[in-house]
Amino acid sequence: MTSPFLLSAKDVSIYYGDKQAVKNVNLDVRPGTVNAFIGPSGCGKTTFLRAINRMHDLTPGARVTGSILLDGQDIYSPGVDPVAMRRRVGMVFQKPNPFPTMSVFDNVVSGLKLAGVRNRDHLMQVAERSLRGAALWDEVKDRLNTPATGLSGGQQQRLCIARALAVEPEILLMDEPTSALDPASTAKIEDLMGELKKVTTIIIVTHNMHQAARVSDTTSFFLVGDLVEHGATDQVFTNPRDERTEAYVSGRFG
Ligand SMILES: Nc1ncnc2c1ncn2[C@@H]1O[C@H](COP(=O)(O)OP(=O)(O)OP(=O)(O)O)[C@@H](O)[C@H]1O
Repeated sequence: MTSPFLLSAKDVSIYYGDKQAVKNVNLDVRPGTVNAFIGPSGCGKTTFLRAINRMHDLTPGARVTGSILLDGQDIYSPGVDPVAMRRRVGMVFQKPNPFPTMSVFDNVVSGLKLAGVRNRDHLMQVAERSLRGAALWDEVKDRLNTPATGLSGGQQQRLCIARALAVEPEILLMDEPTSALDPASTAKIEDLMGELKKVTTIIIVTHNMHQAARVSDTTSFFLVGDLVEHGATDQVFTNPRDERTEAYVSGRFG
C-alpha cells in the first residue's frame, strides 16, 4: 500500500558541531494540509524546517542523521540532486527577500528562467497564476515591470510566496513568514493559507500560537530539540496529551 503521507521524518537528529539541536524526531505530514511548528525560542523548529530542503548542506559543521522521505524517497540518499529536490520543496523566510535588482515579473518567474524556460506567453501565464495564488495579482498587475523593491513589506512577502509557487512545489516551508509584517499584511497571508493548501502542502514555523490555531490542521510542539507532541491542531490546543504542551499553549512559559 502506498503511504498516505507526503513527508515522513524518521529518527531525525540534527547537530551543529557537538551540539544536538534536534533529537530523534519522527513526524508524518499529509498532502494538502497546513502544519504548524510551535515552541519557545531556540527549541529547534527552524533547524528542523531547514532540514526538509537540505539547507544544512550549506551550514559548516551541521549534520543531519535519520531520514526524510518525500513521496517515499529519502531526500538525503546519495542519488538525490539537492538542487532538483529544492524545486519540490519551496521556502519562504522570515523577512521578505525579493531579488532587489529584478522587476516584480522577473522575480516571480526567476525559478523557471533558471530552468531554461524562455517562452514569454508561458512565463506570463505562470506569473499571473502564481500572483493570483499569492493574492497579489490585483495589486501588481499594472506594475509587473517595476522593481520589486517598490512594493510594501507585505506585498514583498506575497511576491516571495508567488515566486515559490511558480515552480509548483509539493511542499512550501514558511519560517515565521509574518513576523516582520503589520497586522493587516499578516491577516492577508493567514487568509491565503487555506487557498494555498489546495495546491501545495504547508509547514509553517510560528511564534504566534493564535496564528497556529487559526491556520493549521496539525500542530507540532517542540521543546529543547524534542518533538513533544504532534496532533490535530484542535486537540493540541484544547486537549493536549503532554503537560508541557498544556503549559506552553496556556501561556505558562514561552
Ligand atoms: N548555525 C548554527 N550554528 C550553531 N548553533 C545553531 C545554529 N543555528 C541554530 N543553532 C542553535 O540550535 C538551537 C535551535 O535553534 P533554532 O533556530 O532551530 O530554534 P527555533 O526553535 O527555530 O528558535 P526561534 O524560535 O528563536 O527561531 C539553538 O540552541 C540555536 O542556538
